[in-house]
Amino acid sequence: MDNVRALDVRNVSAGYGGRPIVADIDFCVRAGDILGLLGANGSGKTTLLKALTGQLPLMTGTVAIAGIDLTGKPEKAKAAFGLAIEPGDLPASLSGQQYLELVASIRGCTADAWPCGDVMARLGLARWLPRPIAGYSLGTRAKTAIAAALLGAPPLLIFDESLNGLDPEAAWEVKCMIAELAQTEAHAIVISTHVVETVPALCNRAMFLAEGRILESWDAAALAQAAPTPGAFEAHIIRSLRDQKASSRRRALSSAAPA
Ligand SMILES: Nc1ncnc2c1ncn2[C@@H]1O[C@H](COP(=O)(O)OP(=O)(O)OP(=O)(O)O)[C@@H](O)[C@H]1O
Repeated sequence: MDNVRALDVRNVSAGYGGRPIVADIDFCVRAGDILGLLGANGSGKTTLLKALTGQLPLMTGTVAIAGIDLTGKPEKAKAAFGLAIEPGDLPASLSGQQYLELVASIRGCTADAWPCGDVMARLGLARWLPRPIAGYSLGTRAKTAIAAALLGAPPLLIFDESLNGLDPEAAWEVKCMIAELAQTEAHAIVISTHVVETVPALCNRAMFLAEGRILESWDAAALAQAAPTPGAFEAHIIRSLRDQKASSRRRALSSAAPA
């Protein structure tokens, strides 16, 4: 893929029961980008990722994946991304192998068509594959979801807090794989995380969501500037989270105050 927009998001709002949770979302990621998505609990990260992957209908705006409009051509657009589903959503009655084969059959590839070497060996998953997912630990489920997302080497990869529950070695491997994939310039990666320091260490772009809106975003240069020393970016994000909490508290108090 040339340096095309792997994900193009224009004026998106989405939510539940007719109530928008995320709004005015505008950004794009190109092949080679690793975008880190940050925000407090409930800020709308998962809702946004659901909207971008067609799991939630858009209330406004457009999403294009590898140039394919998600609303106009949903099946074709969905074939262009790999999403590591929540570990708890894996089909418990299938074995890991059966699940990978199912995903591979949907993607039209073999169950070992990974773009970054032998993912089973890298994640230490091989011995688990014949066993039912029901007996997997959280981390083993997370690894299975990541391995499935990579099948068929989609141009866009989306990881929603996928590093949660991974042991340090597996988390390191996944971060290495993400960096290798970005380096090929054939893939773009979006990763949401609460591990703030992962962002300057791994990503070349970042976005901070607050109350469903993009409060701050960084390109590579801004991210390097925001993280001049270890811990500096984390300190900045903690300050933003605290400011954000204080201003919502002030808004709540002023709307509760008698006129
Ligand atoms: N299915 C749903 N129906 C109604 N509201 C929902 C639903 N799922 C999430 N929400 C609400 O949307 C808001 C954003 O939730 P979301 O899960 O997107 O946040 P998040 O940033 O991913 O949070 P976390 O960091 O805790 O995973 C929250 O107020 C949440 O209660």
